[in-house]
Amino acid sequence: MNRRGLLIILSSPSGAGKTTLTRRLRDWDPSLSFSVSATTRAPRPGEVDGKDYHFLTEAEFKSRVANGEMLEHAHVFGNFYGSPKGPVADAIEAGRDVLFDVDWQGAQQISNSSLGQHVLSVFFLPPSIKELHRRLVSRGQDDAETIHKRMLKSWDEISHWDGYNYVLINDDLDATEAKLKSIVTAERLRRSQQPGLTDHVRKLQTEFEETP
Ligand SMILES: Nc1nc2c(ncn2[C@@H]2O[C@H](COP(=O)(O)OP(=O)(O)O)[C@@H](O)[C@H]2O)c(=O)[nH]1
Ligand SMILES: Nc1ncnc2c1ncn2[C@@H]1O[C@H](COP(=O)(O)OP(=O)(O)O)[C@@H](O)[C@H]1O
Repeated sequence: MNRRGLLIILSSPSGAGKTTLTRRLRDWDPSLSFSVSATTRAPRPGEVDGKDYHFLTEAEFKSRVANGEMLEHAHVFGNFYGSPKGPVADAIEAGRDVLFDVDWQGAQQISNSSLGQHVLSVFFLPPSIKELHRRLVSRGQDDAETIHKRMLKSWDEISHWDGYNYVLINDDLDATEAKLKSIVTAERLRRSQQPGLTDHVRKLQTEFEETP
């Protein structure tokens, strides 16, 4: 049976570790399809167009939205971000699980869409606001003003934590990675077993009723 793909959504405030954990999950399971987002944000040092993001102008982004090419989209930190529909549909059709790194607005839109039943959403919390700031600075990818803006918006993202299926405090990275892998493994098992269980219970009921 063509197991329909899980839509694994990872969110966190900027700097809490979702990109790192997304990368580790993909290393663990190369069969995972990663939804490469479109964005109007400028590339960071080392980011590759088409791999990390599809870097678009605002006009290009808005025309893709107008053409119905986005599964979801949001305005985050003064830029547009969105998940192109095509690759997601292809991956689901192929029965592959799809990994998303999106904000709470994206998670909400996908969960409320017709694909909602396939969503597994995980939110990462930083151990402290101080540590969140330290990580943003140590990452060395954003200038001081950008870091300040992201810290100001961190509560807006954190405040949506309880809309997720699972919430992990990303303190020790290896421990968080292990928990995330356990969650994905258990959810895959639960959803693959589900369809067969109803038939099995019905068989048991028939056998029970036929037992003298
Ligand atoms: N809704 C939505 N949010 C996205 C998408 N791609 C990235 N984001 C979010 O946009 C925010 C900024 O992402 P980014 O600029 O890469 O910064 P980072 O959070 O520091 O990695 C993060 O909260 C991402 O989860 C997307 O396709 N859709
Ligand atoms: N548990 C952790 N402990 C210490 N540093 C971490 C941890 N998780 C991620 N980091 C580091 O924090 C910085 C931000 O992580 P990143 O994955 O870019 O966050 P996000 O994608 O949520 O913005 C990176 O330098 C990353 O290596």
